[in-house]
Amino acid sequence: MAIQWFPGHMAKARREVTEKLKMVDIVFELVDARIPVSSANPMLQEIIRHKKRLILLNKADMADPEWTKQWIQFFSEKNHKAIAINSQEGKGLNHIVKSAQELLQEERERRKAKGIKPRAIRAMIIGIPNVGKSTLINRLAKKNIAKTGNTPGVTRGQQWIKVGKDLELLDTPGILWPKFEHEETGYKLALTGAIKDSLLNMQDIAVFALRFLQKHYPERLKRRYRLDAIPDGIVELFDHIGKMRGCLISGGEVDYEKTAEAVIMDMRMQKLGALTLDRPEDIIDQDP
Ligand SMILES: Nc1nc2c(ncn2[C@@H]2O[C@H](COP(=O)(O)OP(=O)(O)OP(=O)(O)O)[C@@H](O)[C@H]2O)c(=O)[nH]1
Repeated sequence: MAIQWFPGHMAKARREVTEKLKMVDIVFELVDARIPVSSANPMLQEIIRHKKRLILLNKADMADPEWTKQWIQFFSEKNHKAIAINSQEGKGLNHIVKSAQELLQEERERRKAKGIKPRAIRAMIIGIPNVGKSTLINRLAKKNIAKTGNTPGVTRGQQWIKVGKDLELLDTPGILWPKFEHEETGYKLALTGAIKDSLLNMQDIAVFALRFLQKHYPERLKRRYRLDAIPDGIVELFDHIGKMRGCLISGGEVDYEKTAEAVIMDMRMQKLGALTLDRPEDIIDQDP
């Protein structure tokens, strides 16, 4: 799905999410494990107010496992529960219900004390485009989609998915947009495939990617592009990669646009391995 950057769309999405939120006990915030903060929606906290939130670091298979651990720790220090999942292969999904139950423990006990019969937890998934919402819903749904029109407090016609006996999930996710305040966030969103290429300059994205690799994964950069040493200048690096990959214009000069595309594709296709682009130490003014 293409992101459309119109205030009208954003306001509508916000309204829809706010409306659906009334029906659930907890929000499953789906983020990309490679960019747990850049793929989060800045309005979410404000919209969900006092609702409980479980952060799901999806696509964990594509993220650096060491940094995924650090991110879980980082969120925990901020009093947020986060778990790593891979919706495509269904990994980690069995922890979702347990984590939700833990987060809602107090409410559940309060109800029990009042003599209210326990019921399944109601949840909805919220996330930015392409983060894997449908994949997760389909994984959890299997064949358990149930139409509930007559459950008290549940909007008529809304589809709920029964996940075991303890969880009911709204079948339509809430889509919210990523923040786009920092240039870096845009590059990271582009590199993980969350936004359309045409929104950004490919060479800028590739420069960001190469600089990032040079700083955080120099050995992988060298291995992928057969470099003995990483040149200081970005033009030299482009020249080397362009020649190696045959990204040339007639006359034999390096085609920088094609080279940029090759680097971006390599990152997306995991040719440089599983990597994490957001680092807790980079998060200064963004409160997750
Ligand atoms: N490697 C990997 N890919 C995943 C995972 N989850 C989803 N994907 C892929 O990510 C892409 C987007 O997934 P969707 O489920 O369509 O994402 P969405 O959030 O519903 O997207 P919108 O409909 O645009 O809002 C698809 O190609 C999925 O196969 C995962 O855990 N690991």
